Amino acid sequence: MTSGYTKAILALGSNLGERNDTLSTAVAALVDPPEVRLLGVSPVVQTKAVGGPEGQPDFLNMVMAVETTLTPLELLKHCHDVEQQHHRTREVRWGPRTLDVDIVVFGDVVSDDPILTIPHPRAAERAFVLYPWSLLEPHAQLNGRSVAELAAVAADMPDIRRFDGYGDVAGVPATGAVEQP
Ligand SMILES: Nc1ncnc2c1ncn2[C@@H]1O[C@H](COP(=O)(O)OP(=O)(O)OP(=O)(O)O)[C@@H](O)[C@H]1O
Ligand SMILES: Nc1nc2c(c(=O)[nH]1)N=C(CO)CN2
Repeated sequence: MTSGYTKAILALGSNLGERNDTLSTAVAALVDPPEVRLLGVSPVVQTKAVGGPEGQPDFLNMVMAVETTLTPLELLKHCHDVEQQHHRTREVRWGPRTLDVDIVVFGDVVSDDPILTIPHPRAAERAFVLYPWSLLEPHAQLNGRSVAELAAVAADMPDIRRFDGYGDVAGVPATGAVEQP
């Protein structure tokens, strides 16, 4: 890591609209400012919605590692700005969304501020965060525990699939990869 830069892990999710395009453009927007540099991205996984209203479309989830000279609150504002570029609305808690960007960890910062709680208070029980993170960084730790081991015991782990794209056999989308309106 370069002096003055702090490494952070961001978790991205989308379950409305063109989910994969949204993640692609969000990654680009998140590292667009010179203050944020890309270190790596995880594979994209397809996940069942955890919490919120019944019958939501499946999510695409991924994590990315960045290094930044922004403060944690500046990075949160930047994440919210990128969500807004994708017309993110907040109507129902854990409801469907075009784009969600959460800060999972920020260096070794620990904060219990409700505006920005770090590490993210629910990340350690969410396979939709832990599993892609473990694919990007197999030896990562969260709260002193192996991210891969936390993923393995998370309740939503059995519902996670590696995203297999949209398929291009005779233009027919692959099973489970059909875009939701
Ligand atoms: N680590 C964090 N990352 C992102 N937002 C956070 C974090 N800690 C606290 N927040 C606050 O949570 C608020 C609600 O965020 P958001 O609407 O994205 O919640 P959510 O994604 O529906 O649910 P969850 O917080 O369980 O992921 C944000 O406005 C932000 O101030
Ligand atoms: N599968 C999945 N479920 C969720 C997600 C998400 O990104 N993926 N985000 C939530 C709130 O951040 C609540 N539930």
